[in-house]
Amino acid sequence: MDDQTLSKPALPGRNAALLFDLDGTLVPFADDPSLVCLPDGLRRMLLRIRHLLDGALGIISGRGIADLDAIVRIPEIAAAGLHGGEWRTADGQRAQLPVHRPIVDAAVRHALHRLGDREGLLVEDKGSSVALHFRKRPERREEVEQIAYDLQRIAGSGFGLQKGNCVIELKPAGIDKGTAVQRLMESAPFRGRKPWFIGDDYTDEHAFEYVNRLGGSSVVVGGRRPTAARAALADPKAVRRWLGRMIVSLETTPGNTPS
Ligand SMILES: O=P(O)(O)OC[C@H]1O[C@H](O[C@H]2O[C@H](CO)[C@@H](O)[C@H](O)[C@H]2O)[C@H](O)[C@@H](O)[C@@H]1O
Repeated sequence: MDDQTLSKPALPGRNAALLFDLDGTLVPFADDPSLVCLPDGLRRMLLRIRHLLDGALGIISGRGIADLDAIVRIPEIAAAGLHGGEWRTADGQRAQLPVHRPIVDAAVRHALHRLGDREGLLVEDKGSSVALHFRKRPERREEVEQIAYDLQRIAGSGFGLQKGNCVIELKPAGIDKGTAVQRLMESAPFRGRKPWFIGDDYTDEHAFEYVNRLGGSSVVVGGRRPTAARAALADPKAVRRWLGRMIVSLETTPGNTPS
Protein backbone atom coordinates (compact mmCIF):
# COMPACT_ATOMS: atom_id res chain seq x y z
CA MET A 1 0.00 0.00 0.00
CA ASP A 2 1.53 3.34 -0.96
CA ASP A 3 -1.14 5.73 0.39
CA GLN A 4 -0.13 5.08 3.97
CA THR A 5 -1.01 7.85 6.35
CA LEU A 6 1.19 7.68 9.41
CA SER A 7 0.75 9.72 12.55
CA LYS A 8 3.51 11.29 14.60
CA PRO A 9 5.24 9.03 17.12
CA ALA A 10 4.39 9.08 20.82
CA LEU A 11 7.15 9.96 23.26
CA PRO A 12 9.31 7.07 24.49
CA GLY A 13 9.11 6.15 28.15
CA ARG A 14 11.96 5.45 30.55
CA ASN A 15 12.11 1.79 29.52
CA ALA A 16 12.91 2.68 25.89
CA ALA A 17 16.00 1.74 23.92
CA LEU A 18 16.48 4.38 21.21
CA LEU A 19 18.30 3.50 17.99
CA PHE A 20 18.82 6.07 15.25
CA ASP A 21 19.93 6.00 11.66
CA LEU A 22 22.23 8.95 10.82
CA ASP A 23 22.02 10.31 7.24
CA GLY A 24 18.56 11.61 6.37
CA THR A 25 17.36 11.03 9.95
CA LEU A 26 19.47 12.92 12.49
CA VAL A 27 21.18 15.05 9.84
CA PRO A 28 20.02 16.16 6.40
CA PHE A 29 21.66 14.80 3.25
CA ALA A 30 24.65 16.60 1.79
CA ASP A 31 26.02 16.32 -1.75
CA ASP A 32 29.26 14.88 -0.44
CA PRO A 33 29.17 12.24 2.37
CA SER A 34 32.33 13.75 3.92
CA LEU A 35 30.57 17.11 4.45
CA VAL A 36 28.03 15.81 6.96
CA CYS A 37 28.35 17.01 10.55
CA LEU A 38 26.22 16.70 13.66
CA PRO A 39 25.51 20.10 15.26
CA ASP A 40 26.74 20.57 18.85
CA GLY A 41 23.20 21.30 20.10
CA LEU A 42 21.92 18.01 18.73
CA ARG A 43 24.91 16.16 20.22
CA ARG A 44 24.04 17.61 23.65
CA MET A 45 20.43 16.45 23.24
CA LEU A 46 21.53 12.91 22.38
CA LEU A 47 23.88 12.87 25.37
CA ARG A 48 21.08 14.04 27.65
CA ILE A 49 18.66 11.39 26.38
CA ARG A 50 21.33 8.70 26.68
CA HIS A 51 21.79 9.72 30.31
CA LEU A 52 18.02 9.71 30.97
CA LEU A 53 17.74 6.22 29.42
CA ASP A 54 20.65 4.84 31.44
CA GLY A 55 22.80 4.56 28.33
CA ALA A 56 20.27 2.88 26.02
CA LEU A 57 20.82 5.06 22.93
CA GLY A 58 22.74 4.04 19.82
CA ILE A 59 23.34 4.70 16.13
CA ILE A 60 22.80 2.13 13.36
CA SER A 61 24.24 3.26 10.05
CA GLY A 62 25.41 2.24 6.62
CA ARG A 63 28.60 4.15 7.40
CA GLY A 64 31.53 2.46 9.11
CA ILE A 65 31.90 3.07 12.87
CA ALA A 66 35.13 5.08 12.42
CA ASP A 67 33.28 7.40 10.03
CA LEU A 68 30.31 7.61 12.44
CA ASP A 69 32.59 8.47 15.37
CA ALA A 70 34.17 11.33 13.42
CA ILE A 71 30.71 12.79 12.73
CA VAL A 72 28.79 12.02 15.93
CA ARG A 73 31.67 12.66 18.39
CA ILE A 74 30.02 10.95 21.35
CA PRO A 75 32.78 8.80 22.84
CA GLU A 76 32.01 5.07 22.82
CA ILE A 77 28.41 5.49 21.77
CA ALA A 78 26.81 2.09 21.09
CA ALA A 79 26.80 1.67 17.34
CA ALA A 80 26.47 -0.68 14.41
CA GLY A 81 28.11 0.26 11.13
CA LEU A 82 28.17 -0.96 7.54
CA HIS A 83 24.47 -1.97 7.75
CA GLY A 84 25.34 -4.43 10.54
CA GLY A 85 28.78 -5.58 9.34
CA GLU A 86 30.42 -4.25 12.51
CA TRP A 87 29.18 -3.18 15.91
CA ARG A 88 30.25 -1.78 19.28
CA THR A 89 28.24 -2.33 22.43
CA ALA A 90 27.76 0.28 25.15
CA ASP A 91 30.57 -1.24 27.23
CA GLY A 92 32.98 -0.66 24.33
CA GLN A 93 33.26 -4.24 23.04
CA ARG A 94 33.77 -4.32 19.27
CA ALA A 95 33.22 -7.02 16.65
CA GLN A 96 33.08 -7.19 12.89
CA LEU A 97 32.22 -9.77 10.28
CA PRO A 98 35.01 -11.03 7.99
CA VAL A 99 36.09 -8.60 5.26
CA HIS A 100 36.68 -10.03 1.76
CA ARG A 101 39.17 -7.40 0.68
CA PRO A 102 40.31 -8.91 -2.68
CA ILE A 103 36.68 -8.94 -3.88
CA VAL A 104 36.07 -5.36 -2.69
CA ASP A 105 39.33 -4.22 -4.36
CA ALA A 106 38.26 -5.85 -7.63
CA ALA A 107 34.81 -4.24 -7.36
CA VAL A 108 36.29 -0.77 -6.75
CA ARG A 109 38.64 -1.14 -9.74
CA HIS A 110 35.83 -2.39 -11.96
CA ALA A 111 33.48 0.45 -10.94
CA LEU A 112 36.14 3.12 -11.51
CA HIS A 113 36.97 1.66 -14.91
CA ARG A 114 33.32 1.35 -16.02
CA LEU A 115 32.22 4.81 -14.88
CA GLY A 116 34.60 6.64 -17.22
CA ASP A 117 33.53 10.26 -16.72
CA ARG A 118 33.15 10.38 -12.94
CA GLU A 119 32.22 14.06 -12.64
CA GLY A 120 29.61 14.27 -9.85
CA LEU A 121 29.75 10.53 -9.11
CA LEU A 122 31.49 8.92 -6.15
CA VAL A 123 32.87 5.43 -5.62
CA GLU A 124 33.02 5.06 -1.82
CA ASP A 125 35.31 2.26 -0.62
CA LYS A 126 33.99 1.29 2.83
CA GLY A 127 36.42 -1.55 3.51
CA SER A 128 34.00 -4.46 3.37
CA SER A 129 31.67 -2.92 0.79
CA VAL A 130 31.61 -0.37 -2.00
CA ALA A 131 28.94 2.30 -2.54
CA LEU A 132 28.27 4.01 -5.87
CA HIS A 133 26.82 7.50 -5.30
CA PHE A 134 24.91 9.52 -7.93
CA ARG A 135 23.30 12.32 -5.85
CA LYS A 136 24.81 15.03 -8.07
CA ARG A 137 24.11 13.11 -11.30
CA PRO A 138 20.61 11.60 -10.85
CA GLU A 139 20.31 11.24 -14.63
CA ARG A 140 23.02 8.54 -14.46
CA ARG A 141 21.08 6.35 -11.99
CA GLU A 142 20.31 3.57 -14.49
CA GLU A 143 23.89 3.37 -15.71
CA VAL A 144 25.24 3.29 -12.14
CA GLU A 145 22.71 0.65 -11.09
CA GLN A 146 23.64 -1.50 -14.08
CA ILE A 147 27.29 -1.33 -13.04
CA ALA A 148 26.28 -2.38 -9.50
CA TYR A 149 24.33 -5.39 -10.86
CA ASP A 150 27.48 -6.39 -12.80
CA LEU A 151 29.59 -5.97 -9.65
CA GLN A 152 27.24 -8.31 -7.84
CA ARG A 153 27.62 -10.95 -10.56
CA ILE A 154 31.42 -10.65 -10.40
CA ALA A 155 31.47 -10.74 -6.57
CA GLY A 156 29.26 -13.85 -6.38
CA SER A 157 26.72 -15.13 -3.90
CA GLY A 158 28.65 -13.92 -0.84
CA PHE A 159 27.63 -10.36 -1.75
CA GLY A 160 24.34 -8.58 -2.31
CA LEU A 161 23.12 -5.13 -3.32
CA GLN A 162 21.60 -2.51 -1.05
CA LYS A 163 19.81 0.46 -2.59
CA GLY A 164 19.71 3.72 -0.69
CA ASN A 165 19.09 7.43 -1.21
CA CYS A 166 20.97 8.26 -4.46
CA VAL A 167 23.31 5.34 -3.83
CA ILE A 168 23.61 1.64 -4.55
CA GLU A 169 26.00 -0.49 -2.61
CA LEU A 170 27.69 -3.89 -2.98
CA LYS A 171 27.84 -5.39 0.51
CA PRO A 172 28.34 -8.81 2.09
CA ALA A 173 25.19 -10.93 1.90
CA GLY A 174 23.22 -11.79 5.04
CA ILE A 175 23.76 -8.58 6.98
CA ASP A 176 21.17 -5.88 7.44
CA LYS A 177 20.01 -3.33 9.96
CA GLY A 178 17.55 -5.83 11.46
CA THR A 179 20.42 -8.07 12.59
CA ALA A 180 22.28 -4.93 13.71
CA VAL A 181 19.39 -3.89 15.98
CA GLN A 182 19.15 -7.46 17.28
CA ARG A 183 22.85 -7.48 18.26
CA LEU A 184 22.57 -4.26 20.26
CA MET A 185 19.26 -5.26 21.81
CA GLU A 186 20.89 -8.43 23.15
CA SER A 187 23.53 -6.38 24.99
CA ALA A 188 23.35 -4.18 28.12
CA PRO A 189 21.79 -1.68 28.74
CA PHE A 190 19.47 -2.31 25.77
CA ARG A 191 18.41 -5.84 26.75
CA GLY A 192 14.86 -6.02 28.13
CA ARG A 193 13.93 -2.50 27.03
CA LYS A 194 11.36 -1.52 24.40
CA PRO A 195 13.19 -0.92 21.08
CA TRP A 196 12.59 2.22 19.02
CA PHE A 197 14.16 2.59 15.60
CA ILE A 198 14.11 5.88 13.71
CA GLY A 199 15.31 5.87 10.09
CA ASP A 200 14.53 7.08 6.61
CA ASP A 201 15.92 4.79 3.93
CA TYR A 202 15.34 1.38 2.29
CA THR A 203 18.08 -0.16 4.45
CA ASP A 204 16.14 0.95 7.54
CA GLU A 205 13.13 -1.18 6.57
CA HIS A 206 14.89 -4.30 7.95
CA ALA A 207 15.20 -2.53 11.31
CA PHE A 208 11.56 -1.38 11.26
CA GLU A 209 10.41 -4.95 10.64
CA TYR A 210 12.60 -6.25 13.43
CA VAL A 211 11.42 -3.78 16.09
CA ASN A 212 7.79 -4.29 15.00
CA ARG A 213 8.21 -8.03 15.63
CA LEU A 214 9.53 -7.26 19.12
CA GLY A 215 6.55 -5.02 19.87
CA GLY A 216 8.72 -1.91 19.60
CA SER A 217 8.16 1.35 17.76
CA SER A 218 9.29 2.20 14.23
CA VAL A 219 9.45 5.77 12.93
CA VAL A 220 10.15 6.69 9.30
CA VAL A 221 11.62 10.11 8.56
CA GLY A 222 10.45 11.75 5.33
CA GLY A 223 7.86 10.75 2.75
CA ARG A 224 9.20 7.46 1.38
CA ARG A 225 6.30 4.99 1.14
CA PRO A 226 5.42 2.16 1.41
CA THR A 227 7.16 1.45 4.67
CA ALA A 228 6.95 -1.02 7.55
CA ALA A 229 7.28 1.91 9.98
CA ARG A 230 4.22 2.65 12.12
CA ALA A 231 4.78 6.40 12.67
CA ALA A 232 6.43 9.23 10.76
CA LEU A 233 8.31 12.50 11.19
CA ALA A 234 8.71 14.90 8.29
CA ASP A 235 12.47 15.50 8.27
CA PRO A 236 15.57 15.76 10.52
CA LYS A 237 14.30 19.11 11.88
CA ALA A 238 11.11 17.38 13.04
CA VAL A 239 13.24 14.65 14.60
CA ARG A 240 15.11 17.29 16.59
CA ARG A 241 11.88 18.90 17.81
CA TRP A 242 10.63 15.46 18.86
CA LEU A 243 13.88 14.89 20.78
CA GLY A 244 13.34 18.22 22.56
CA ARG A 245 9.85 17.15 23.68
CA MET A 246 11.25 13.76 24.68
CA ILE A 247 13.81 15.35 27.03
CA VAL A 248 11.10 17.37 28.81
CA SER A 249 8.90 14.30 29.10
CA LEU A 250 11.69 12.00 30.37
CA GLU A 251 12.92 14.62 32.84
CA THR A 252 9.46 15.02 34.34
CA THR A 253 8.67 11.30 34.50
CA PRO A 254 8.62 10.19 38.12
CA GLY A 255 11.71 8.18 38.96
CA ASN A 256 14.11 10.17 36.85
CA THR A 257 16.48 12.32 38.80
CA PRO A 258 17.45 15.36 36.75
CA SER A 259 21.17 15.95 36.99
O1 LIG B 1 22.45 4.38 7.29
P1 LIG B 1 22.78 5.82 7.17
O2 LIG B 1 23.38 6.41 8.41
O3 LIG B 1 21.64 6.63 6.67
O4 LIG B 1 23.94 5.87 6.07
C1 LIG B 1 23.57 5.59 4.72
C2 LIG B 1 24.64 6.07 3.78
O5 LIG B 1 24.96 7.41 4.16
C3 LIG B 1 25.90 8.08 3.34
O6 LIG B 1 25.32 8.31 2.07
C4 LIG B 1 24.12 9.08 2.12
O7 LIG B 1 24.39 10.33 2.74
C5 LIG B 1 25.32 11.18 2.02
C6 LIG B 1 25.54 12.43 2.85
O8 LIG B 1 24.34 13.08 3.12
C7 LIG B 1 24.75 11.49 0.63
O9 LIG B 1 25.68 12.28 -0.10
C8 LIG B 1 24.45 10.18 -0.11
O10 LIG B 1 23.79 10.47 -1.35
C9 LIG B 1 23.54 9.30 0.74
O11 LIG B 1 23.33 8.03 0.09
C10 LIG B 1 27.18 7.28 3.23
O12 LIG B 1 28.03 7.86 2.27
C11 LIG B 1 26.92 5.82 2.87
O13 LIG B 1 28.14 5.09 3.00
C12 LIG B 1 25.91 5.24 3.85
O14 LIG B 1 25.62 3.88 3.51
